[in-house]
Amino acid sequence: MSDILCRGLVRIFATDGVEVQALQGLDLRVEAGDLVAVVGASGSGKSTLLNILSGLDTPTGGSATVAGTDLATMTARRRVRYQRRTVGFVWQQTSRNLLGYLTAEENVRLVLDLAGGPRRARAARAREVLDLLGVADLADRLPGRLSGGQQQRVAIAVAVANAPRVLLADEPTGELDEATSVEVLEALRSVNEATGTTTLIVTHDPTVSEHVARTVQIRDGRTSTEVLRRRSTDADGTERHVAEEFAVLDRVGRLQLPHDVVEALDLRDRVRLTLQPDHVQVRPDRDENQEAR
Ligand SMILES: Nc1ncnc2c1ncn2[C@@H]1O[C@H](COP(=O)(O)OP(=O)(O)OP(=O)(O)O)[C@@H](O)[C@H]1O
Repeated sequence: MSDILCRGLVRIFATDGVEVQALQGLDLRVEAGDLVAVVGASGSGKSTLLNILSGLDTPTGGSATVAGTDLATMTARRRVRYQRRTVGFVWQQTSRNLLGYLTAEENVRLVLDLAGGPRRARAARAREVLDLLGVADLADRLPGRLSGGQQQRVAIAVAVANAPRVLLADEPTGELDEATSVEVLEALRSVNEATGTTTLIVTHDPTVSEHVARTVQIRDGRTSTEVLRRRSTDADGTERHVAEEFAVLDRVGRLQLPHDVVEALDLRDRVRLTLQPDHVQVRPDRDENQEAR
């Protein structure tokens, strides 16, 4: 079952008569329990996608469904419930994740208290998630007295406290150095493994693909390529990680060729397609007679 399903998602911003198509028919499917990274350059539409998935913005066209909730038609009341119960968020800036005047534990307690339930169970749950993120010993510290990586781990604890179906992380490593980024990505991965929470990480950092099994590239408001990593065992029993890049085909058969492929063959305007028994050939549209001359 898919926990995140976007079909032909369109978001157009109109300011002073100028239209910007931030999302241009984006397709994305994430199965329940999976961890997926969405990677793209600045301006590719990542934040726009995440704002829609988190219920902060609504699409201009197409559809977006998260854990069975249709985000385009959600009522204001349903939106509050969706944001409190169905999805958890981790943002890039600590100030957006944690209240600076509350300790790590109080930050977790706050979201649990808003959701209600027996008081004792809430206290136990707060300890449980801080423990899960390896920050139980920092429970009494204010965010200002935590390192960047520790702050993000507490932020993940806050985000998963109410056991959301889906965890959305927007540039969770954007303000961290390389070693700390790896630590936070590994924390997201271990929470995903331990709890089965469907997780979507949005980032401009292409090295994230080294840490997750599936990375989807977004370009000009559409998903363009995907990198899948899997473990493979050699004949001699050695285990290796194999990464393979795929182009993404949308529902009507459109394909975006990666930039390096287009440039390597100087493909422009039109290409020649030849259907082979088990593959399709794409060649430049050069006039062969002219070239022979
Ligand atoms: N509120 C808005 N009004 C007008 N244009 C917008 C608005 N939000 C985003 N855009 C435009 O939509 C496009 C996609 O923006 P978006 O912020 O989603 O990209 P991004 O991939 O998240 O980039 P970055 O990594 O720099 O945040 C950009 O051209 C941006 O200028």
